[in-house]
Amino acid sequence: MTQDELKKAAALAALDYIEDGSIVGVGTGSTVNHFIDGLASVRARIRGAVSSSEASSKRLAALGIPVFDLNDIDRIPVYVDGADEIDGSFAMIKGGGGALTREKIVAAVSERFICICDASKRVPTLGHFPLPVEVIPMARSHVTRELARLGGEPRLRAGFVTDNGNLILDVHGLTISDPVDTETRINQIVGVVTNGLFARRGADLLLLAGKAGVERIPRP
Ligand SMILES: O=C[C@H](O)[C@H](O)[C@H](O)COP(=O)(O)O
Repeated sequence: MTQDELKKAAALAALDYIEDGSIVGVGTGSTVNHFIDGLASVRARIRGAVSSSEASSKRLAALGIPVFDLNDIDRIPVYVDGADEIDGSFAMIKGGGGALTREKIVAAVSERFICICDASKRVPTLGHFPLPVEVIPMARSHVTRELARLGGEPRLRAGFVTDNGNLILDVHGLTISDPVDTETRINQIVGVVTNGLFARRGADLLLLAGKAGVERIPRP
């Protein structure tokens, strides 16, 4: 199976966890795109979706799935999203597509975070994938210096602007021995909107697609 077929298998497995009549939290990325396509097949069963990016909103709307403003919604039973890396405690690096801030907001409101991944995303320690950090443009140089002081090598994602009008610094070479601590420290840098570590609010269930099928692994 190709990596994309594995992504699709994980994504379609997530349909089993959708509550009838509910609003579904929808993440962003190539794995989630398969989930959105699958969601279209059960759209009569759901009220609609809350989305974490303009790209996902557009795809949902094109398939006739109503997209709600998060401010008008008080309950999201399930949030489905991919990850760039996920470790044994279900802490993740996300934001490879730059949607980390909205993803973190929708995840914070949701009762259950279901992570959909192909097996290559499972890692013993986070940090091989560069950590995305969303930054207010006027703070770019300041935040770059502060991230370097933490031991990383921040690189501006050239030509990229987030849905919120901000920049992304991708931090290479960071040692992440304590993901909750690193997430907290980076978020304390003035000018940082948020960072792509999802450790304080990690995944609750991992749907991991490999050659042998989709493993359904609850958070340890
Ligand atoms: O900003 C993007 C998201 O965090 C994605 O969920 C993450 O980058 C994984 O994307 P993909 O499913 O394309 O590998």
